[in-house]
Amino acid sequence: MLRIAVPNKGSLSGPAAEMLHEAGYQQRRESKELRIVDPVNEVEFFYLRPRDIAIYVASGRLDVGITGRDLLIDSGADAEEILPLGFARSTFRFAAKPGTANGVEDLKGKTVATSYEGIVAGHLTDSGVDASVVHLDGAVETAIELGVAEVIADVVETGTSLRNAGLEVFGEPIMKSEAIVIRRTGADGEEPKVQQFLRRLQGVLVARTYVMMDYDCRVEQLEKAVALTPGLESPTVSPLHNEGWVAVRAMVPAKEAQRIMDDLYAIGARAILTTAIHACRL
Ligand SMILES: Nc1ncnc2c1ncn2[C@@H]1O[C@H](COP(=O)(O)OP(=O)(O)OP(=O)(O)O)[C@@H](O)[C@H]1O
Ligand SMILES: O=P(O)(O)OC[C@H]1O[C@H](OP(=O)(O)OP(=O)(O)O)[C@H](O)[C@@H]1O
Ligand SMILES: [Mg+2]
Repeated sequence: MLRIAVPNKGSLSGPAAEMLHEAGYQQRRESKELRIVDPVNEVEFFYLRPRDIAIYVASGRLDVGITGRDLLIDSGADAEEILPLGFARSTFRFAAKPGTANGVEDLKGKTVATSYEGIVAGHLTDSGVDASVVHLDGAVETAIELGVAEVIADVVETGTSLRNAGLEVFGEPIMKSEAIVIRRTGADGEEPKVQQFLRRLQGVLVARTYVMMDYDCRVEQLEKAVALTPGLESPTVSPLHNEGWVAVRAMVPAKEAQRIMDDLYAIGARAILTTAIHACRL
C-alpha cells in the first residue's frame, strides 16, 4: 500500500485534498481525521502538519508527501521535489519599514524575525551577511511594530499583510514556492505505485490547464489551422462528409482558447467548440 503524507491544515490543505479527490482518491470526511485508507486504490493517507511532512518522508516511513517547496527547503530534510502542483504559489521575501534596508547586504548586525529560520539562515550565510534570526510561529508582520526585530522574512502572496503592517519588501526574492510532491532523496524513482500516483496528479494538472478544441475547416486552410492548434502530439484530422472539409481535434491551453478560436474563425474555420477535460493520462 502506498503511504502518502497530506497537509492537515493551512493554505495547502484544502487545495491538496481537492486535487487528490479529482485524481480519484478517497479523502477524509472530517478535518480531525489523521489517517484514512483508500482500499480501492491501495493508498493510505496520513494528514500531518505541513511543516512535518518533509521529515516523515525523509525518514522513509511514508513514500511520498505533498508540501510547500519553502517548507521542504526550510526543513533541511533529506527529501526531494518530484512534481510541482501549481497551487499555494508564493514568494519568500525580506520586508521592513520603508528606508530600513535596500538589500540583504544592509542586514549586517540587524535582527530578522521569521517562521522559516532554515531558509533565512541559509540565505544569510550564502550572502556572507552576519545577522541574527528570531524564530516566530506566525503573524511575523507584527514583530517589527513590537520591537522584536527590524526586519522580517515571510511568505508573500498578494502583499496585503505587509501593506496592512506598513511594511515594504526589499532586495531580491529569496525563493519562489508552490505546493510540490516530495519523496526521500534517492528513493526508487521507478516504483510503479509512485509512478501511478504521479501520473494521476499530472492528469489533473493537464485537465486543469488544457481544453479540448474541435472545429471544421477547408482542406486548403488545414496547415494554417493546425499551426494554431498543434496539440500535444499532433491534432486528429478526420474527413467530413462534405468533400473539401475536415474536422480537427486538439488540446489547447485553456488560457489561450478564446484567442485561438478568434484566429481560427479568421482563417475560415467554423463550428469551433471547446470542452473541458475531466481527466487525462498523457
Ligand atoms: N497567503 C498564502 N498564499 C499562498 N501560499 C501560502 C500563503 N500562506 C502560506 N502559504 C504557503 O503555505 C505553506 C505553509 O503552510 P502552513 O500550513 O504551515 O502555513 P499557512 O498556510 O500559513 O497556515 P497557518 O499559518 O494558518 O498554519 C507554505 O508552502 C507557504 O508558502
Ligand atoms: O501576501 P498575502 O496575500 O497577505 O499573504 C501572505 C501572508 O499569508 C500568510 O499568513 P497566514 O495568514 O497564514 O498567517 P501566519 O503568519 O500566522 O502564518 C503568510 O505568513 C503571510 O503573512
Ligand atoms: Mg501561515
